Amino acid sequence: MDVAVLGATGDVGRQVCTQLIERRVLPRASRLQLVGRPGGSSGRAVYGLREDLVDAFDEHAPLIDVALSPEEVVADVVILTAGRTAPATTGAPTDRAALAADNHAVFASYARALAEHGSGHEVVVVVSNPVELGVAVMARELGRHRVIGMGAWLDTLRFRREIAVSLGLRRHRIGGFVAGQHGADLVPLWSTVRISGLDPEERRRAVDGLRRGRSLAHFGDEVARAQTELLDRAARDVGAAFDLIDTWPPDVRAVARPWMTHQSGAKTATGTANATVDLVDTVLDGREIVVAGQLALEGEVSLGGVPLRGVIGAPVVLGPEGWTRVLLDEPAPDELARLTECEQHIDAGLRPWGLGREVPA
Ligand SMILES: NC(=O)c1ccc[n+]([C@@H]2O[C@H](COP(=O)([O-])OP(=O)(O)OC[C@H]3O[C@@H](n4cnc5c(N)ncnc54)[C@H](O)[C@@H]3O)[C@@H](O)[C@H]2O)c1
Repeated sequence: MDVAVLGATGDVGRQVCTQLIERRVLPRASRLQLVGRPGGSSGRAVYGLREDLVDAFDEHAPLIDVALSPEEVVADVVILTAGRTAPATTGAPTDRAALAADNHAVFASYARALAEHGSGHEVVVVVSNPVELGVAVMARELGRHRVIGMGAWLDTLRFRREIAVSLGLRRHRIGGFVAGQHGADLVPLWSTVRISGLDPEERRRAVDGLRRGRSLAHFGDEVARAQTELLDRAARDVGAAFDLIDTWPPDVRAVARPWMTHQSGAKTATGTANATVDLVDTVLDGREIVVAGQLALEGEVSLGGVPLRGVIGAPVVLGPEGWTRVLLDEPAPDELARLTECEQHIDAGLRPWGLGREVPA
């Protein structure tokens, strides 16, 4: 099985390549295609990146080659990490509309080329932001089931980790999913949380304790307040900003910690690549596994009786041919309300590109 990484020399792309090899997700006989763009600095750096990867992993590296145009991309799994990111400096705004304006052309160029020159079977994992726009653009050209955004899986891993930290456990003992929009508009599905070793009553008590009597009714305000407080604190002392995050409940931490990590200048490339490689591993593995991802839906699930048509993050079964079953059957009332709001935000972001739900595809 072959994998192509679009934007391979970027911070996330490079980490994805490294982890694909280091975690032995790609066997020696497979091929890793590093994709840059001609004329840009990545068009030169992809050649150097290939040498660096072989230098590090010669014993078990797959075949590594280079491509410099969308038409040359050939792979079973295509990972989209190309495009601009929000500035990684304290106080810099995360303007999703501006990011969309810059990255739409990148998404569209690869979507068109894959539709025209691809095998018709590639599975595309979208990492670049806005991940919902990337999914919508790719899904329109390639078919919905072959395209998954990894933001909801990354948010899910972050949510599980924060719950684990609060309970003094390791992350692998926590189940549960995050849905909605990637980033500050995520929807923590507390109703799906499972803690290994606890029966339902013990779990209910543990979750109630973690939630501190809050529902999701004011979650958006809590996140906005958290970001304001962090900016204020980080202007004086970034370490103190991270200490402040530790005092908040797990769902707020799941948004605030990566946000502050990006703002600190460190960015979140390692965690992002880890979640991405998880999804690639699942696709290449041949089995069907429940993950979470941004999906272009056409009424597979309903929110409050209204069939959902549009892109949203949700728990889903992922396998070798892409995603199949969406598992968003019985959200709690506060989850349903936030999912509905979030779905409207995503739709508003897609409308300028003719990808909103009132425009026939
Ligand atoms: N979904 C998530 O959870 C998540 C998390 C972190 C970052 N991201 C997103 O991933 C993307 C990459 O982030 P990064 O930190 O690696 O950015 P980066 O600036 O370090 O790298 C982006 C790379 O894309 C390349 N590029 C741009 N246009 C290209 C094109 N047409 N073809 C090939 N390469 C092209 C650039 O040369 C650069 O090497 C951003 O959109 C960022 O917002 C998503």
